[in-house]
Amino acid sequence: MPVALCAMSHSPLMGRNDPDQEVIDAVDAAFDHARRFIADFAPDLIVIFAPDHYNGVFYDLLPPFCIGAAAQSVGDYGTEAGPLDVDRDAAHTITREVLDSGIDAAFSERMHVDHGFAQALQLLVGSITAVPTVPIFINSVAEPLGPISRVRLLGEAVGRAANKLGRRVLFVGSGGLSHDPPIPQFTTSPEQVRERLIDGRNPSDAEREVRERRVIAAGRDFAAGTATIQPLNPHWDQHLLEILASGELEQIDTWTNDWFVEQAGHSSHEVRTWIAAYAALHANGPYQVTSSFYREIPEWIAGFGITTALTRSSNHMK
Ligand SMILES: O=C(O)CCc1cccc(O)c1O
Ligand SMILES: [Fe+2]
Repeated sequence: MPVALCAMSHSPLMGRNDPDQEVIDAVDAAFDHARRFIADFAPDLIVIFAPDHYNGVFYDLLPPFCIGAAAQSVGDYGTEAGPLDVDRDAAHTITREVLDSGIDAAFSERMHVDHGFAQALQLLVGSITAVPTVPIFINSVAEPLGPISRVRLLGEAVGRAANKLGRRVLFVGSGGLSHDPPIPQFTTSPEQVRERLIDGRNPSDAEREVRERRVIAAGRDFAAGTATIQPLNPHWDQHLLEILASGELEQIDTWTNDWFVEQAGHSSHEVRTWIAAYAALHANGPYQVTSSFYREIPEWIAGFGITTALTRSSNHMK
């Protein structure tokens, strides 16, 4: 069965701290294209790789990866809240293949997810329940992180599992590219922030509001050139997009986590979700990137990319 991919940046600052209309129009056109690509492909299952931003996964128990057989969206930044339409059988099949491959992913019967999952699903297919989904969390913010090669191997195992399912599977990666939004880090945070990073589920509306306003203000300052956060790195972003398009994903195995941060900011680890999605596609055969959009958008604190890809065999089978 054919498989396809859409990898995209997310940013909850979209619609809250907007760039020039010309940029918004270009992004809208790229999303329109991605939505048409997905509608043409007509997936009957979405496997989405996304990070969490201390809304669903915390330091009380922090897995590098987690596959959800059921999942709840927390509804941060006004994203859709409530249960995702998770395909439990597909989640079990994928988890078995991943574990059999020697990748020790965690497994959840009630995974809590945030805008990393919800915004992507809403933008690409309209809602968190539009298409049966298997959500796969990839830790991309909470250090320590394992080597990037493990992310590629996770993606490959998921890709093999998808192949066995015999369904029209769309792999989605949500996050990145270069960016450094003000997400607290455990080692440099004061005690009460640490407590929230350890066990911060179900914040009050007021607590959530304070956090979100801080990030929105950072976006404003960043666009005005007065923020202290790390600059975007469009050269690094383009380089990564070229490697992903080449299919030579092992090249990324040599990149250290420190180098990701130096080059492209702490949240550049979110490109783990793209690497996993591309590796999953790659496990189904040689592929071709069919569209690639990129803009640096400081207002959204994002090197903002949207790419679509198909395996070559999917191209014929359409
Ligand atoms: O509030 C947060 O925790 C971070 C929000 C956020 C902002 C810009 C780009 C992102 O990828 C992102 O997730
Ligand atoms: Fe993010």
